[in-house]
Amino acid sequence: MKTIILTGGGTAGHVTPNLALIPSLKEAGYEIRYIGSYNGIERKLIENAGIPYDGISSGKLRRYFDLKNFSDPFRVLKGYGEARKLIKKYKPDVLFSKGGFVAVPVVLAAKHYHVPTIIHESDMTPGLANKLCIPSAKKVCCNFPETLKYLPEDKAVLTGSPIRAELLKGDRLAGLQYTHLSAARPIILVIGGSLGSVKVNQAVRSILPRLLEKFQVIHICGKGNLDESLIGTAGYVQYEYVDSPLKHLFAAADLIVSRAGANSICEILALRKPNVLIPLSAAASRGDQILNARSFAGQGFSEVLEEEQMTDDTLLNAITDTYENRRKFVEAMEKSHLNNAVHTIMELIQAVQ
Ligand SMILES: CC(=O)N[C@H]1[C@@H](OP(=O)(O)OP(=O)(O)OC[C@H]2O[C@@H](n3ccc(=O)[nH]c3=O)[C@H](O)[C@@H]2O)O[C@H](CO)[C@@H](O)[C@@H]1O
Repeated sequence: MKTIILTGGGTAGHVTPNLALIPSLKEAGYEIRYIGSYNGIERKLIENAGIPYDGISSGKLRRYFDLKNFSDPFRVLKGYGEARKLIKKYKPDVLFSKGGFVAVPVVLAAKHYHVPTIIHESDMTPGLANKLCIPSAKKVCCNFPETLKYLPEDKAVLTGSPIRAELLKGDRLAGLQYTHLSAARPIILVIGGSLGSVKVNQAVRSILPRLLEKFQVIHICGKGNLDESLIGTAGYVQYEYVDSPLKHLFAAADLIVSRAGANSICEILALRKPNVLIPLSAAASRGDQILNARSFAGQGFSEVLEEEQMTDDTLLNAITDTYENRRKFVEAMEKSHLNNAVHTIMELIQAVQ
C-alpha cells in the first residue's frame, strides 16, 4: 500500500484543499497521514475527518517586528527535527503540501529523505512559506493562470483549487432547519474567511437592523467573535466556524458576503452564488485578496467593495444592488470553465513517485 503525507495549516484555507483530496486518495488506495502544528485549526479539521495526525512544533515567519521573532526560529528548528523523525518513520511515497508556515519544515524534511513533494499555491503570487518550499518541490500547482509567471517553468502546473465535493451536495431545507431561519425571506451568508474578520463583522452588525428589513442573515464570524448582545435577534444567527453543515448553509444562501480568500471565492464560484467580496486590505496583508477579488469582478462573477470604501451605505448598496442584479452574476458564473483540480492533482501525485 502506498503512503501519502499531507501537510498545511495555520488557517483553514491551508487545510480544506487537503480535505478535498482525501476521498480520491482513499479510493486510489493510499494510506493517508497528516502532519500539522500541535494546536492549529488543521488538527481539529483533520481529526474530524478521521485521518491520523501528527503535530510538530511550529513558528510563524513574520515580515514585521515581534518579540516572537526571537523564539520562533527555535520552534521551527524543533519542528524540523520532529518532521524528519516522522518522515523517516512513515517512509511516505509522496508528500502533498498546501502551504502555511507549518509546512516548511515538513517539505524540507521530505527533501532530506528524497520523498517527492508536490506543493499548491492558492493565491495569485506565492506566499513566503511556499517560496521557501519551491526549490524542494517536484511540482508546484497553482490556482490562477496569472501565477504561472512567478513559478519555475519545469515545475509549474495550473490545476485550480481542489474543492470539497460534498460542498456541492448541500440541501436548502437542511440549512433552514440548522439555522432556524424561514423560507419567507432571502438569506445572506456572511463569511469573513476561516478566521472571521473583525472589520467585516463590525460593518455587517452596524447595518443589521436595515438588512433585516429585507433579508435574513447567517453570520460566520470567526473564533471569539460572537456578539452576545445579538443572540436571539429574529432573522439573525451567528457561528464561530461551521465544519460539515457549511454545505447546507451555502445551499440556503441567496447571496454571500465574503472576504476574498482564494478557496472561499473558488467555492462560491463553483456554487454559482451571487456575492459581494470585501478583500483583506493591502495594509493588513500582501494584497492577494485584492487581486483575487479584482480578477473575479473583471470576469463578472462578483461585486467588490474595497475595505477603504466600506461604510454603512456602500455596504448596504453593494448588497442590495447585487441581490437585485443576481441573475447577471449567476449567468456570468455559469459560463465559467471549472477545472477539476482534484482529478489533475491526483494524476500528478501518481506520476511524481
Ligand atoms: C487572513 C489570511 O491570511 N487569509 C488568507 C487565508 O484565508 P482563509 O484561511 O480564510 O482561506 P480561504 O478563504 O481561501 O479558505 C477558507 C476555507 O475555510 C472554509 N470554511 C470557512 C469558514 C467556516 O466556517 N467553515 C469552513 O469550512 C471555507 O469553505 C474555505 O474552504 O488563506 C487564503 C488561501 O491561501 C488566502 O487567499 C487568504 O488571503
